[in-house]
Amino acid sequence: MGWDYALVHLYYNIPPAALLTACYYPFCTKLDVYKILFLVIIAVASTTPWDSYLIRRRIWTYPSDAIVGPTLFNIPAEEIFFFVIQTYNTSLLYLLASKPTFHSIYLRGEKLLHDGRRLRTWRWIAAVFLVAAILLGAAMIAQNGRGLYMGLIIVWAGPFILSLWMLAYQLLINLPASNTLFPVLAPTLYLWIVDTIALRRGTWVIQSGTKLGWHLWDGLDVEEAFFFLVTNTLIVFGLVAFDNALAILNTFPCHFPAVAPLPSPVQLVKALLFSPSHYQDDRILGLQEALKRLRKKSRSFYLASGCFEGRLRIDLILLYSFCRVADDLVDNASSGAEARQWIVKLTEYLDICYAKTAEKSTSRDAFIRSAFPAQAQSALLLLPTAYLSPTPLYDLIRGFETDLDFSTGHFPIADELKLKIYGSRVAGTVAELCLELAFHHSNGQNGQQERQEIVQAGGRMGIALQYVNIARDIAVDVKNNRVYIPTSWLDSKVLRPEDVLKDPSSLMVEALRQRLLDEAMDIYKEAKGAIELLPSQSRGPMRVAVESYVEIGRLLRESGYKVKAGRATVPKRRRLRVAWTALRKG
Ligand SMILES: CC(C)=CCC/C(C)=C/CC/C(C)=C/CC/C(C)=C/[C@@H]1[C@@H](COP(=O)(O)OP(=O)(O)O)[C@]1(C)CC/C=C(\C)CC/C=C(\C)CCC=C(C)C
Repeated sequence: MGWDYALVHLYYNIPPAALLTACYYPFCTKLDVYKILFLVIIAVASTTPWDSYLIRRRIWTYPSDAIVGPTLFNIPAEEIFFFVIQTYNTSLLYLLASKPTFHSIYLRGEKLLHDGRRLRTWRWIAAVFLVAAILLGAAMIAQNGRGLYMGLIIVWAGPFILSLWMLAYQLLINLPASNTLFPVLAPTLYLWIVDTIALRRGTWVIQSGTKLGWHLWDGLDVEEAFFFLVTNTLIVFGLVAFDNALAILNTFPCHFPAVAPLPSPVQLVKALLFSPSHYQDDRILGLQEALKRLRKKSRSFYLASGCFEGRLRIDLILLYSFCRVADDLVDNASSGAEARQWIVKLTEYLDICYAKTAEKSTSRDAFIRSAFPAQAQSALLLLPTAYLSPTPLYDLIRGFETDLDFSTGHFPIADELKLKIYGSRVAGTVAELCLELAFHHSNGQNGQQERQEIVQAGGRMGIALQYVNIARDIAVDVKNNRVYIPTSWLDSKVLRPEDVLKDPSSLMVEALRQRLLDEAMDIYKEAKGAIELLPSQSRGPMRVAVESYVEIGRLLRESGYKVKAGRATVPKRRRLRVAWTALRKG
């Protein structure tokens, strides 16, 4: 009996596990735990018979003074623990690296011709290569000589890798390298170093007659190096396949109407076997456009969107895209008359969406295509109006009408009440819509009364965020001849809106900015408690959405903040810290 192998875990495998757990635990969801457990069970179940065979054939051995003693099918307990901890560590690294990834946009249907064809070509090239490798591995085993250990690794891992590749090739090819290569290579390199130390110490020994005798570097047999590369590849391929299945289930509600929060292995496999010829390419393209819009226009909500999961995340991104497109159509119009036309068209669009006629979907699509510019169409086509109520959407459009008043040379925000009404229309409504989506995707965890209370608090939170938005954008709004600071507040400083237009950075305007922020913070503090009543899966992410926007307000109260395109911006690290802290509170 000895402690050598156990100490390898204590010194080299447990510390990274602890570090990764500490980094990831605020982001960790039930689905993540399910994924890790799933992978750990498969890893232990698939490796145990193979490893047991290797030990019984004495291809590798463990000196009795290096292990504690208990074994399972001849495998030391420490080795079983290694299967678990390696899977755990690599999985956590993958989950951390892929947290912001929106997997739906990496799917490709067969109508996306060029991309689809490229992917299918690579799928078959890699498949032929893998089959050839497996045959070579079988030949090495048959020779029963120096290639035996390498052959056994290839023949054991090859079929798993081949199957996962055939099922999840789309994401494996399309995902960024930070989601695939990085979580394979980083732990592989680390384990190569640990393995070199263990082999040099004699914690485990590889028989010389069944290995090639080649070394990657002094003390590291090529088989060992290959083993760690292959096992990390298996773990990451397994996780990508899981995410690929989830993306298919979540992206196409018309093919998969109900998806369990923790889909069964059968449902996951069915999704992976679902033919790409049935994918809705327009939806995939629309989601790509929506995400691009979100990433470009709002750092705060982009970050927050990564904390939501599944269909709620998809719908929030689509909602953002609709709000952004509608706001931009009105804001970027070349004249007041054109802006008014967009408001009429947006209202007509809502009329059609909420009309109670059977042929509404065809007339809606035809109307969108004829009335709106090409780049705005997908946002309107994909808005999930089936489960969003019309009132907040109509109110949002009414809120944009207030902005039009500025084009008449009039300053519509006469007093604080007008500001509140404006905030409620352009942002309180957005909060209500976000909350409707959260309720819709959470299987009725809140009663009717509680929902109403949450929506009211959400409406107030929307107003608080709008105040932050106005406080941030005083100088930007001035460029469009807009002053949202209530005229009554300006009166108290003996200022007129025209004075703000002339000098938006005067000390008096700065004082009013701080007053607006004070109001925002008061409303925020009063409303934020309601977030804790939300369904569990949206509570933390909603906190992130709110906190990352409120952080802009906190930044505006400090001196020397960074300004980009005339707007104060929260540095990336600080935004990440805010998100991490907001999630940890849950
Ligand atoms: C996570 C995620 C993807 C969320 C999506 C949120 C969403 C749908 C936002 C829509 C934003 C938008 C473009 C609205 C049009 C009107 C407008 C401009 C509103 C202002 C937003 C600022 O967005 P952005 O920075 O992109 O715009 P500018 O570049 O400044 O033009 C607003 C400040 C409103 C934002 C308000 C909310 C998102 C509501 C937040 C409240 C909740 C989520 C409810 C919290 C719950 C409780 C119970 C308190």
